Amino acid sequence: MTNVKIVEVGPRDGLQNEKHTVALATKLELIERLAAAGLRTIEAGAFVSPKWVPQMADSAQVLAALDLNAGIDYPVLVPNDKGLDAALAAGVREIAVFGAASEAFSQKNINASIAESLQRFESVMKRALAAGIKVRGYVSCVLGCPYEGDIAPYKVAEVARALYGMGCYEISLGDTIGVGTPNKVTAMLDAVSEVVPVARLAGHFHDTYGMAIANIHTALQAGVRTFDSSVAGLGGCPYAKGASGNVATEDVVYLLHGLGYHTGVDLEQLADTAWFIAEALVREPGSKYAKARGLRS
Ligand SMILES: CC(C)(COP(=O)([O-])OP(=O)([O-])OC[C@H]1O[C@@H](n2cnc3c(N)ncnc32)[C@H](O)[C@@H]1OP(=O)([O-])[O-])[C@@H](O)C(=O)NCCC(=O)NCCSC(=O)C[C@@](C)(O)CC(=O)[O-]
Repeated sequence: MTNVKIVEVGPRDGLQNEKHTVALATKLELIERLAAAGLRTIEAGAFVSPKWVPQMADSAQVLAALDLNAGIDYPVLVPNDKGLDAALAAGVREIAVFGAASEAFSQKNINASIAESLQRFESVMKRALAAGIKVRGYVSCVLGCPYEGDIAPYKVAEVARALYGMGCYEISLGDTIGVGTPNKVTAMLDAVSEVVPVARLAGHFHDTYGMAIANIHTALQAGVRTFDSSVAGLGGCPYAKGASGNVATEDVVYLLHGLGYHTGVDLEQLADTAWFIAEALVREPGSKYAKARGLRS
């Protein structure tokens, strides 16, 4: 059976966009449960400005409580050298820099143009790689932007090529506001895979219009074998009213197992975890799978 890698981003991308800020102990129990369910890459936090994203302000405490030698990767987001200093002090082994294919989104998200952001990342990456830290690169707004609308595939390819050229081992392509549809996914992947090998690409789909599973299926057919997702479909997007979170990990695992792929994830334990975090956030899980299965104690 072919393997598909899942990068669980619920504790970071999910929780950064939830209305309720969860307690440190709840975050840690969430991460522990995700690891017990078989997830081997769990994005654990972000060393960004706490004024911009208060939900990630406890990232150093999260990292301090995790066993970083347990065979699980716990990447964190880093936007600049200051963030890298904090990540190095926390002992992280992997970071992710995050850029965008849209100028307007780049300004709103990290207060920098695309060119300025790439300059910042170059400095971060040189230091990180010299310290033996793996670096992943995100490109946001690959299928549309809340400010600029449609984004041309060549713009995504330009940013992806720059990040890959700096030494990112993988480029995660983010449909940040979940507006993509399968034909757009194909056109975007056609352009990006001309400059970055498809084996080095990951799909990161939000599910605002219910298209994420269809888009993942399309990306699988194009050869992508790594996908980001959030347990319980946690999250939203502060820049797009009504936007929902990442595609739910349970729904992705259900799709992948149904197609005969191996993920290493125990779907029942994952669904229990979805209910655990949904209850902590006083809401239902955002996944079809967890809702259809129901809460089991
Ligand atoms: C990048 C900055 C910091 C620029 O923000 P800025 O205001 O331009 O930064 P600055 O360098 O002028 O510094 C201003 C203040 O921030 C502090 N500061 C500066 N850097 C840091 C840092 N690393 N950690 C902690 N503090 C920091 C700095 O020390 C100073 O503090 P003050 O003197 O005012 O007290 C800011 O815009 C920021 O933190 N943005 C992060 C936004 C963010 O996290 N967005 C969500 C993640 S991206 C995403 O979710 C998309 C993704 C990845 O999932 C894929 C997809 O779906 O598309």
